[in-house]
Amino acid sequence: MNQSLVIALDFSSKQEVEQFLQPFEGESLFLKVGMELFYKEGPAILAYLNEHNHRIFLDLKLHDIPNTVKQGMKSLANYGVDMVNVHAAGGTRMMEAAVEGLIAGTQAGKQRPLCIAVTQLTSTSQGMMERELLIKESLNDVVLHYAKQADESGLDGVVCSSLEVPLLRAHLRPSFLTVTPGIRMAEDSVDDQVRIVTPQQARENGSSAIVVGRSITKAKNPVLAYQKMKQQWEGVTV
Ligand SMILES: O=c1ccn([C@@H]2O[C@H](COP(=O)(O)O)[C@@H](O)[C@H]2O)c(=O)[nH]1
Repeated sequence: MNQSLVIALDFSSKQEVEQFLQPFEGESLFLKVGMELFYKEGPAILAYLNEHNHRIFLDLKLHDIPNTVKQGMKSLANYGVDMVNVHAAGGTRMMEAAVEGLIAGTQAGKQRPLCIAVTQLTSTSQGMMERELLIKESLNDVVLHYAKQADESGLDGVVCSSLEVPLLRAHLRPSFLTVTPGIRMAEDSVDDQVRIVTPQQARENGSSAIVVGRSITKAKNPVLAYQKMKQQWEGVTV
């Protein structure tokens, strides 16, 4: 997982995914399947990506009462994905239940998928959090609080902005995963993201993995965009 670049497959059909992956033929990638693709194509899309030897982050962000999340995770554990997630705002009992469900649903002798918790979405600003969510603490404090609760609940890490990673590194065990979307090259459009960094900043901040969608998927040359991102993320000088 460490130093992975995860490509967000935010497409509406398997056909679009096939078209996108075609020029990467033969390369094993770490791919994120989110709501748009999974709700359209269902588990078949995961089987397809598995057949092509890709690693999968299934980003469905479960957030419900503990029993419902537990049973949902029990089903997701069967899909051969590497990582799943929940919203930390569901609370510690819900996060514990997520891990229980994954363990219950994983076949004997196999490793359960990693489970991480979304702290605050990277599209959330301090102002929006205060006005709309009525959370008055600083974004850093909220992210740290949720991350500590995720750790205490037996999760493997969190989703946060890389901006918060140095703070989390100072307070949590070194193996605790920080998976960070909101990644843009300096010249890229920000879109709906708020807490963004470049791949180089993410590396310097100590992110475990970066998640990149539109900067690659909407690029004129996605393979080139991926390679540039990867080089900056890995600190390769060209
Ligand atoms: O806080 C979060 C949690 C998840 N995401 C997801 O990551 C990608 C980012 O896509 P971009 O096109 O690079 O903005 C997308 O699938 C989100 O659902 C996030 O951005 N922030």
